[in-house]
Amino acid sequence: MKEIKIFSPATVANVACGFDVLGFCLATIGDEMIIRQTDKKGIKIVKIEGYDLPFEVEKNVAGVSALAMYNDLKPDCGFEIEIYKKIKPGSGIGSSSASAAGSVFGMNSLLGNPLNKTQLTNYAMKGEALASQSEHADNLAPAIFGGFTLVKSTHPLQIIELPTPSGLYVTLIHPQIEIKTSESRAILPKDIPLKNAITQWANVGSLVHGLHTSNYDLIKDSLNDVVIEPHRKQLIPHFDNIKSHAMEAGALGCAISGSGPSIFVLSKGEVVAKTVEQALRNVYSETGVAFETYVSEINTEGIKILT
Ligand SMILES: Nc1ncnc2c1ncn2[C@@H]1O[C@H](COP(=O)(O)OP(=O)(O)O)[C@@H](O)[C@H]1O
Ligand SMILES: N[C@@H](CCOP(=O)(O)O)C(=O)O
Repeated sequence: MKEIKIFSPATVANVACGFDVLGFCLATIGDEMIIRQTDKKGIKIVKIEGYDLPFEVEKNVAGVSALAMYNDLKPDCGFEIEIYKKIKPGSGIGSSSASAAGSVFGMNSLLGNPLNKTQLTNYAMKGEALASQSEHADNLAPAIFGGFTLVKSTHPLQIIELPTPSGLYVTLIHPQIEIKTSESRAILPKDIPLKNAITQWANVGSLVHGLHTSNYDLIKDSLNDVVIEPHRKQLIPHFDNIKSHAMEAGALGCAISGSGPSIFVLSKGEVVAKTVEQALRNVYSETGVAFETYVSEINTEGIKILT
């Protein structure tokens, strides 16, 4: 029966000021998955390479999202899923989201695309909820739509696609520790001071305007998080040091990627992004923290079929 191979990208959620609403898609990091149509009904995860993840459909985010869609559509076939995981779980660049999005995207393609991208995101949210214990879509929306996205609401799900200014590059540094999204959410306060809320929503509005107008000064001025970062940065080795070196190297902004521990930096142009990469490498090399770095363009296409 038919099968397809897909690339399911890593994503950066929050984008500093937009906790649970903003995200963007990465070009160079992502998982591969094979989704196969079978005569035998049901969903089965038949192969996982790269990381040790559960094969049980109900325990793997790819299986949970696939099952939610399968139970609603009731197709006259089944599906097998193979996951070639490149994005380390718990790294803060949407590992669970890539799997949750990949299975529903692949099944939809094999069925002739009966669902639109928002409907796919809705099913993928069921899988994401298993990993993070909350139905947030700020990784899923950029993975499925590509580029920058804003989640206007989750119930009902409304996603707004934002423009990507040309020449915007991302530098990522990933200290080799695991932070589970559920744990990183559990440490956040339930209430925030009004003063901080005002600063934060002013930043979200001006960042969105900066993206629309390719106004790099405004983008730089808006990439600040006064609500979440003060609580989460304690979990990330040498966060303040990394941030100050990134800004000294010419970055537009530097913040925690998703729930961490990865840190992302946005820069104008590849040359600055690579200078930033070297500056960040120096910080962790001097302090003995094991790490990986990446430089990537923004992926405006999102999840895609390879073969
Ligand atoms: N297919 C999958 N891909 C990644 N993580 C998965 C998958 N299925 C289940 N998980 C679980 O989800 C958790 C990782 O998700 P999360 O903490 O949100 O990190 P990330 O930011 O990398 O998505 C881990 O406990 C992992 O075992
Ligand atoms: N908005 C969420 C995003 C989590 O992203 P992840 O890549 O760490 O899964 C949060 O900040 O909790």
